[in-house]
Amino acid sequence: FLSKSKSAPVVEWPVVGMLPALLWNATTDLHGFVDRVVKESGGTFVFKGPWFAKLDFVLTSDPMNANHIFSKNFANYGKGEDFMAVFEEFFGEGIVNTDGESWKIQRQRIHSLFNKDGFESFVMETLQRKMEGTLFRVLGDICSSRGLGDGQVDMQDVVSRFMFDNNCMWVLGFDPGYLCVDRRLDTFSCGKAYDDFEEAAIYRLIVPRGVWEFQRRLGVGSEKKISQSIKILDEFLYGVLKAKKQELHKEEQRQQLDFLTQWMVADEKGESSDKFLRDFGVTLVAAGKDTMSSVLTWLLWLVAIHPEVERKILEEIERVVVMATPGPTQREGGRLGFPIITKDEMNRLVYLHATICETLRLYPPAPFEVRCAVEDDMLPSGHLIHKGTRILFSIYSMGKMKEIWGNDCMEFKPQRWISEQGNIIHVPSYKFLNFLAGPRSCLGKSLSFMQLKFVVSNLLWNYKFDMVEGQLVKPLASIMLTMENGLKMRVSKRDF
Ligand code: HEM
Repeated sequence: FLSKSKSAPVVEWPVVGMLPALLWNATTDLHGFVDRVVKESGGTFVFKGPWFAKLDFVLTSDPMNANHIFSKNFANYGKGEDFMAVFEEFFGEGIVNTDGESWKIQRQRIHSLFNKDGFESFVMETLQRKMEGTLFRVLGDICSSRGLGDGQVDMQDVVSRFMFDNNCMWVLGFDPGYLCVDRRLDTFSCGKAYDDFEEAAIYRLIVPRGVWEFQRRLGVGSEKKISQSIKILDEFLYGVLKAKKQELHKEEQRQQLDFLTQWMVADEKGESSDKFLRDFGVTLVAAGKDTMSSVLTWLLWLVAIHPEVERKILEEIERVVVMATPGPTQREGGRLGFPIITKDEMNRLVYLHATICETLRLYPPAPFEVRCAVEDDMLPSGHLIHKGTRILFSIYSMGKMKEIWGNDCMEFKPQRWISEQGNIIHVPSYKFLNFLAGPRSCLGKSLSFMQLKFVVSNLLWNYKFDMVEGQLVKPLASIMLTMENGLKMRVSKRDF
C-alpha cells in the first residue's frame, strides 16, 4: 500500500539515538510529530532508541500492516512484557493488559455479559436517568448562571464526569456522583487519577524501562503522580467491592445487571480474587469512560466551529425523531424536550452517525496501539521485524492519510461517510482502526454508537454550545486523546 521508508525524518545521535527528538516533541505536540514522521517516511519508520536500552520500535500507520498485525498474523503480535509492565499497577490482569489464555477467557465472558438478555435496555435506561436527572439539570444551572458563572463551563470536565458516573453505574452498579446537581463541580479525584495515570504512562512508554523503574523506586516525577492515582483507585474499587460482597446474598442484588454483579454471581466457586475484581472494574470503567468522553468532547468542539454540521444534525433529529413521534413532542408543549429515541430511529440518524465517525477519524480516543512480535516476521511494507520488536501503530495518523481519505483528509466533512443512496459507507476496520480490527477488536463498539447518538442528539437538541474566544484547542500528550486545556464553552438553552 505504501512504500518502504524513504529517508530518516528524525536525527539519530550517537549513544542516545533518536530519543532527544521524541522527548522534545512529546512535550510540545506528540501526536502531530508522530503523524509527520510517519508521513515523511512513507508510512513506516524505524525508531532507534539509545544503545543498550531496548527501546527501538517500528512506527507505522500503513493499513496493510494493520491488517497483518491485528488480523492475519494476530497470533504473532501480543501486548508484550514491557507494555504490560507499564500498565501493571493500573489495569493489573484486566482484559486490555493480558495475552494468551487469560485474555481469551475474559473476552468470552465479557462478550456474553454484553449479550445478556436485558443488558442493552439496562444500559440505555441508566444513561437516560443520569442524563435527565443530572446532566440536564447541571447544564440548566450553568445556563442560568448558577453554575460557574456567565453560562460558561469546561465541557470536557462535564462530559468526563458524566461518562465516569454513567460507566460506574453499569460496570459496578454504583453511582459515585461526580456530576452532581447539589454541589458545584468539586474535586474529581477518581477521574483525575485516571487522567494522571494516562498522561504519565506516555513517559513510561518512551523512556527506557530501567529509567522509570528507578524513578518509581525513588517516588519522584510522574511516578509520584502514578502512585497517588493507584492509591485513589484502589480505595475506590475495593470500597465498592466490599459493599457489593455484603449485599450479594440477597436475591434482589443478584438480579442486578451490572457487569461486576454478574461476574461475581457467575463465579460460584469464588475463583476470582479481590485483586482480579478490582482490575476488572478499573479496566472496564476506563474502556468506556475515557473513550466516550474523548469523542464527545471533540465532537462538541467540531460541531461548534462548523455551524452547517450542527444545522444538518438538528434538521435530521427533527425529521427522524420529532416529526415521527407526535406523543412526546406535544407533551413538551409543542416541542420535544427530551427525545426518547427508539432503536429504529437511532438507525435512521445517518448524518449524526457520519458526524461521529468523522470525529473519530480525526480525533481517535485511543491514538495509538502497541504490539510486540513473538517471532521474526516480515511486514507487508517490507520491514523485517525481529522477535521482541515493539510496534507502535498510529491510529491518529491513519485517520489523516490522503491515500485512504483523499486530498481533503484534514477537513471535517461528515458527508464523506454517506453514499449517494443516503446510507453509511462501510470502511474496512483495518483502514478505520478506531475500534481496532481482528480478534481483539473493541467489544463495546455498537453500544458506544447507541450511547453517543442518544447523548449527542439530546444535548444538541436542547442546548447550544458556543466556544469561549481566545482558547487554544490541542491534544494532550497522553495515551488517550484528551484536550490539553479543556474545552471552555458558553452554554445556552435553545429557543424553539
Ligand atoms: C468511542 C468509543 C470507543 C472506542 C474508540 C474504543 C476503542 C477500543 C480500542 C482501540 C480497543 C483495543 C484496545 C487494545 O487492544 O489495546 C478497544 C478494546 C476494548 N473495548 Fe473499546 N472503545 C470504545 C468504547 C468502549 C466501551 C463503551 C466499552 C465498554 C466497556 C468498551 C470495551 C472494550 C473492551 C472490553 C476491549 C478489550 C477487547 C480485547 O482486548 O479483547 N469499549 N476499544
